Amino acid sequence: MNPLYSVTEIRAIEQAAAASLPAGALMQRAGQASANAALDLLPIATAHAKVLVLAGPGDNGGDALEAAAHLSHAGAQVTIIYYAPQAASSLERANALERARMSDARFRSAADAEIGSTEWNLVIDGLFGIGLKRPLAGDVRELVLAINALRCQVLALDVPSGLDADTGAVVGAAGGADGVAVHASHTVTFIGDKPGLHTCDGRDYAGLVEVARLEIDASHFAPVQLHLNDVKFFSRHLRARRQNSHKGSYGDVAVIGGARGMSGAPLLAARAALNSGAGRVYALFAEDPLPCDSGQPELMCRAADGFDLNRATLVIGPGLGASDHATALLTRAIACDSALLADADALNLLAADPGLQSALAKRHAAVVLTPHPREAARLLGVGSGAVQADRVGAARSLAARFQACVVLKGSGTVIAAPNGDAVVNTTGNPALATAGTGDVLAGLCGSLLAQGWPQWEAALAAVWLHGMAADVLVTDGAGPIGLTASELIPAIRVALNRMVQHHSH
Ligand SMILES: NC(=O)C1=CN([C@@H]2O[C@H](COP(=O)(O)OP(=O)(O)OC[C@H]3O[C@@H](n4cnc5c(N)ncnc54)[C@H](OP(=O)(O)O)[C@@H]3O)[C@@H](O)[C@H]2O)[C@H](O)CC1
Ligand SMILES: [K+]
Repeated sequence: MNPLYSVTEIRAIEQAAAASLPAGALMQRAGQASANAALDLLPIATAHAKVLVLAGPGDNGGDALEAAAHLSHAGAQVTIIYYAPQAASSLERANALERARMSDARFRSAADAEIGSTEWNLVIDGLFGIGLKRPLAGDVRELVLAINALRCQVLALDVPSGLDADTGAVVGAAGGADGVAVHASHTVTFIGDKPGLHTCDGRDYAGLVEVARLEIDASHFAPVQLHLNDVKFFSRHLRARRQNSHKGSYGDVAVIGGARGMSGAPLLAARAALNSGAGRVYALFAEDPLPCDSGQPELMCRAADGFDLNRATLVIGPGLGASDHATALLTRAIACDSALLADADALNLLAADPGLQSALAKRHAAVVLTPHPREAARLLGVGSGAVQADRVGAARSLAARFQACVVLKGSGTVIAAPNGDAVVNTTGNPALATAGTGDVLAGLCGSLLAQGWPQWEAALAAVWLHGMAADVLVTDGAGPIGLTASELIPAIRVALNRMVQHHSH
């Protein structure tokens, strides 16, 4: 089910597979897979197709040279820019170079290839793959900038050059700030999928990803703890409702937040919880409780003080503020036996209070934390850059430290479990980068917990649905610019019901 492999794991599979294959077999297979992926992107009449192939000094370049030869034999007009400061340093690379030279492909320097003045049908990026070791600099940086200025499709081989295959960060001297990477519209990645293609900058640079296993035997693929999110992971909880049921069958959620002047956040979370199927939802205010939410009168608005927190699944944090009263409420919430989701201000209070941290880690009932990178950074005591530089690692360390399920939000949200299992989410888009969407996610996840979903599946499904709802709204033209968190709520309800209908017979 959609495993994601680290560079180290890929190297091990590569080595094991190559041991029982003729020298160069994997490179030739990668070249063939690259050519096939390229042909899928070219006009039917390849004879008039203009393809620019960038070949680097290593095996990624070898793959590109093999692909160039295949495409030339398929009739495409192929131009190769071979960026190899020194001669091909392995037999398989030399053979790939020879095959390219024997074809009708033309070798050109970057200066003579007329990059900006040719109507290319496709550029193939075979500069660097998993062997990237440092930021792109000098003339290869200039070459990548020239490629990124083109309007045609770009097929990256294995990894867009300049992107870290493990973390999805653009490799740059100052944490990616000045790094460059190839903006690919498509990536064909070899042997196994890689987390860096789906999180951090990965989704922006890799485009549509396909995996070419290179016919490597399944026995070489050790089980991994990192996967792409998939409905299959939680579909068994998508159950149709029994006729003989009542609101008590679907659990109670209590959203705790709403410090003075911040009553919108808990209402968004509470509305999301109600519209995702919780039987009863309370909006508990730290201060000045609203008498009622006129936009959703079904919600029961109360003062947080005096409410028995053991009687509902808790979602604490939306608009909670940082007062001593807020800390007292968080302390009570951690001490009770209900399932608990902590978001937003609750995470900041947690970051500042080691006593609360150890109390949280000792909890027996379910705990889900939903930090964005800055909140995660505070909890880890590092900068946001360090979190973004290794999102999977950051989510895993928080999950282990707090013995909780952690949802590290952002492009390619990462969900991590205390045992090291982690999932990179595939749905969602920049429409979610607007106020209140985090509150909606917290309410949605709390609602699934209240309805009896285990914490792991509740987090996977909530993140998936939250992103899917945004994707559907953007497809309908309601975003990404200007989509509001409130609009997500009915869209989540539709997506959830559609999934239940599809999976429950
Ligand atoms: N090995 C196999 O069986 C297969 C490999 N596959 C393909 O191979 C690449 C990985 O190949 P590798 O040679 O390890 O690394 P790269 O091709 O990614 O990098 C090549 C060399 O580039 C130099 N380098 C690294 N970063 C930079 C940079 N920023 N600027 C300039 N040069 C750079 C580096 O050499 P140095 O000595 O200069 O450091 C690298 O050695 C993999 O991605 C696949 O495409 C296929 O899976 C087929 C089977
Ligand atoms: K590449």
